[in-house]
Amino acid sequence: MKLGRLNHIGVATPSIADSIVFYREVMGATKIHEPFDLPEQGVKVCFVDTPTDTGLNGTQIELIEPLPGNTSIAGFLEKNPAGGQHHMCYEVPDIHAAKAEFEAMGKRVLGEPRIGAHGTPIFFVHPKDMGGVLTEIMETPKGAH
Ligand SMILES: CC[C@@H](C(=O)O)C(=O)SCCNC(=O)CCNC(=O)[C@H](O)C(C)(C)COP(=O)(O)OP(=O)(O)OC[C@H]1O[C@@H](n2cnc3c(N)ncnc32)[C@H](O)[C@@H]1OP(=O)(O)O
Ligand SMILES: [Co+2]
Repeated sequence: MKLGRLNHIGVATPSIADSIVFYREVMGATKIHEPFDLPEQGVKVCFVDTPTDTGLNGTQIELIEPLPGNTSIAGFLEKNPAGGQHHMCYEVPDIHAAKAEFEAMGKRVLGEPRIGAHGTPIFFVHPKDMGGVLTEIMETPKGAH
């Protein structure tokens, strides 16, 4: 496995609206995307861009709020009512090759690759196999960077 670009850090929140105020007023974020629902993943999502000196896309903060019926984020928020860092997402060139590599190393891949918030396939690797960090792997969008 070759470490890829850190695409985003997932932050679970009980209120994306409140988190937007926090990132704008406390963290000085100037580019906050419009929130949208991703029912297939059971979440509402909002991306906050971090600036770069290069003009290339920087790592994003991915705010995630559970939609009704979601159990994984809702369970996380039960343990962490104010929200908190939930996952880290790295890019790979080939999602199926990456899945095979993690599985060959004995890591628990959580389900099959599915389309994530950037429109490319993603999968998750269990935090207990990843030093305590829930790890998302996503295929780099075509033409990105
Ligand atoms: C927006 C779309 C997409 C994108 O394109 O970017 C996303 O990011 S969607 C993000 C939300 N989706 C997911 O998280 C899917 C993958 N997650 C899961 O399958 C589960 O949440 C889980 C990781 C398997 C956890 O299982 P769950 O049943 O929900 O919770 P438990 O309480 O049983 O947890 C077991 C164990 O793991 C620890 N844990 C749970 N979540 C995390 C976490 N985010 N980071 C680190 N550790 C985590 C939990 O504390 C338990 O440990 P013990 O208490 O020691 O047993
Ligand atoms: Co994510």
